[in-house]
Amino acid sequence: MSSPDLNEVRLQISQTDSDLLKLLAQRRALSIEVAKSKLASSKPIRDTSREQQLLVELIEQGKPLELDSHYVTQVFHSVIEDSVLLQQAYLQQHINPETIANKVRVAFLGQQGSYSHLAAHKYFARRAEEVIEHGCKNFKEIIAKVENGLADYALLPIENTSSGGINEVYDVLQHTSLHIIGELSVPVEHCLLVATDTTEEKIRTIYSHFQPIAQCSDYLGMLSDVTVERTDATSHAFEVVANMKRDDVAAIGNAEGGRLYGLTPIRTGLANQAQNFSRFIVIARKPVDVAEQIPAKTTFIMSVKQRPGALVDALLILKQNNINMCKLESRPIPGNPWEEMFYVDVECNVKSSNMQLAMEQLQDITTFIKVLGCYPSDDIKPTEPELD
Ligand SMILES: O=C(O)C(=O)C[C@]1(C(=O)O)C=C[C@@H](O)C=C1
Repeated sequence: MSSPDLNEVRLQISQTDSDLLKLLAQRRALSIEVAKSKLASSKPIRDTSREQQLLVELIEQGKPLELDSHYVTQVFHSVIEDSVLLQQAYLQQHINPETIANKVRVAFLGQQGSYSHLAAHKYFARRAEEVIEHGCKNFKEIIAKVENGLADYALLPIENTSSGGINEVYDVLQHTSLHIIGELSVPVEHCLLVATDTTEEKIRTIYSHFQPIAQCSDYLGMLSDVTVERTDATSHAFEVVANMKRDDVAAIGNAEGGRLYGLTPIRTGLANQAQNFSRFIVIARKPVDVAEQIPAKTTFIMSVKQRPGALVDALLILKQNNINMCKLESRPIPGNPWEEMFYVDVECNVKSSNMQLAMEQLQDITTFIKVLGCYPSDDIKPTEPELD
């Protein structure tokens, strides 16, 4: 039997892949039609029973095609997640028409290839035609760019599943007049990247930003005779390693970003946690309204009186108003030793009646309270198909 011609098969694969792309684009266009219908009917974007029904049907249809149910589920989870986020973005632009733009100027940490750069592109891919990049050296510069009108939006990493909350960002949020208008979580896959044909054993200096260094502390702790050098951003580490072209230096960062600098990964999965995610917030000069059909989050900061139970009383107000708190962080208040500013994320639209009432009640028992923003939740939990 003659074996298939590799080039011929590859041509067919490429053709099939481009057919898949066309079908995906067709499905996305249908998602927008669904969003238009839901805008008119005020139905919620998410319909988990429809998702459930779709997944069960697709798994059934996949069986005679020898497509494994886990594979089908995985592919369609990502298709449906994209559909939900696309519809949310459509609705958001509809109720905030001033945010519709062909071009947006976005400030972020680092340059091309940094995690923030990749996150900025991911976030704005659904909202604008073109992103005009404003790479910055630090968080203060990022905030100043938007405050002074030199950029429309900024992206800031706020927390990571391995290293926790990013204190510097919490601190700049205390003093800014900007508002949180969005969030997104991105998987952060740290790799060891090199510029030459070298091996891990030869590496003596590793460059990276403070955050990846913290998130890969277990791996770095196992290395002996290796110096770790901090850079302003991972993109800066890529630049340094690419320029040095030495076989004893490496950068830690994202493989896709490193490729932009001609670097190749020689080891992957360096983070302490196998599931390493970073959550970013998107900030702008004006707050946005969140459509009722979209699950919203509100972030506010507050300080409470220095008396026993003051924080508990504040949290009880949330409970009494049936508001679910999904995050609580505290940071020192500069100039007020031992006083704390609390950062609270709740799963609630700031315009809802229970949230309005809770804010009124909180005003009475806090020494300071300010809403940093209300925005669509990016937490699209996948629906698991219930199979017999
Ligand atoms: O059918 C709908 O209501 C849609 O919004 C479309 C869709 C999908 O992409 O299939 C997306 C979100 C819903 O949770 C269910 C299904």
